[in-house]
Amino acid sequence: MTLELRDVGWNAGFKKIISDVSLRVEPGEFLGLIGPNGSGKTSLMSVLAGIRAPSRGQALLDGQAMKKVGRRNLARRIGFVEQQADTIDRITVREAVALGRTPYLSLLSPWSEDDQAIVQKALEAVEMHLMADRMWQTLSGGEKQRVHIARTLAQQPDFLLLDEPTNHLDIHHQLGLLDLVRTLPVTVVAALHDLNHAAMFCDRIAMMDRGKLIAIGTPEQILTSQNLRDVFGVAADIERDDQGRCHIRYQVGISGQTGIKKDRVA
Ligand SMILES: Nc1ncnc2c1ncn2[C@@H]1O[C@H](COP(=O)(O)OP(=O)(O)OP(=O)(O)O)[C@@H](O)[C@H]1O
Repeated sequence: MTLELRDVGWNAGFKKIISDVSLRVEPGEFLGLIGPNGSGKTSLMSVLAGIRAPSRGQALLDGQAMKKVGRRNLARRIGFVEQQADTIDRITVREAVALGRTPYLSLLSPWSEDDQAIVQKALEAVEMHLMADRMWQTLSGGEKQRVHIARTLAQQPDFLLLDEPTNHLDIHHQLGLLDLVRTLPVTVVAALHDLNHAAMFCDRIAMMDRGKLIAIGTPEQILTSQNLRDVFGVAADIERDDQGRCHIRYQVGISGQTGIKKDRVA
């Protein structure tokens, strides 16, 4: 069970958005993807999910080019929760989550009690089971986000790709969600803006800057004061707890040390 990019680049028209990315997602790991706004995280996730074909290089699922895997198989293997996904369909929460079972349904394999149970379990996992009969359009941003995640859980993928999954969520549901996906028997790749969450939950962190993957390693290797200054333009001290896990303490208002780097404002 491997997901791999080899020398991947992706262009939007003539514009190079990501380049020279080589990355192997290890089975069972929680890989965090970090980087400033516009550094290419979403673009990279879309290539990993098989939604965008690389302009250069190869995207491989179990060693096979993704374009050869086929939509239905890809949907059984890879679940992708995109940013700001929405629907105008008039459906209930339960129906929205049931869409996750689509790749498994066919004339020979119609909707069953098993599908029903999987949907119920997914709703419970994100604490949305009590709102299962509500209409999608009436949900808050955070509730919609939890339903998206439940739909992807119902898909029972081997790889769970999450693009800023904690957007819109209150702190209880942010921590609950990251803890949940960490304990699931899946391989997770998540683009995260909260670097302390990345430190708490990720086995490894991949750091993007201006379309390139500039470093990959354990949280302790990647979340250094120097990387935070060079890549994010912020000053921070890194503290370590008894188990060696790091915690970032940002510095603000210290002359000459904080603020957005000038070349990022342009
Ligand atoms: N279809 C497109 N056409 C033109 N430019 C694009 C397209 N898609 C992405 N970009 C540009 O590519 C760069 C990377 O975008 P991407 O969404 O991958 O970054 P990101 O790291 O996910 O950003 P954020 O943290 O703000 O969500 C940005 O400058 C964006 O404007």
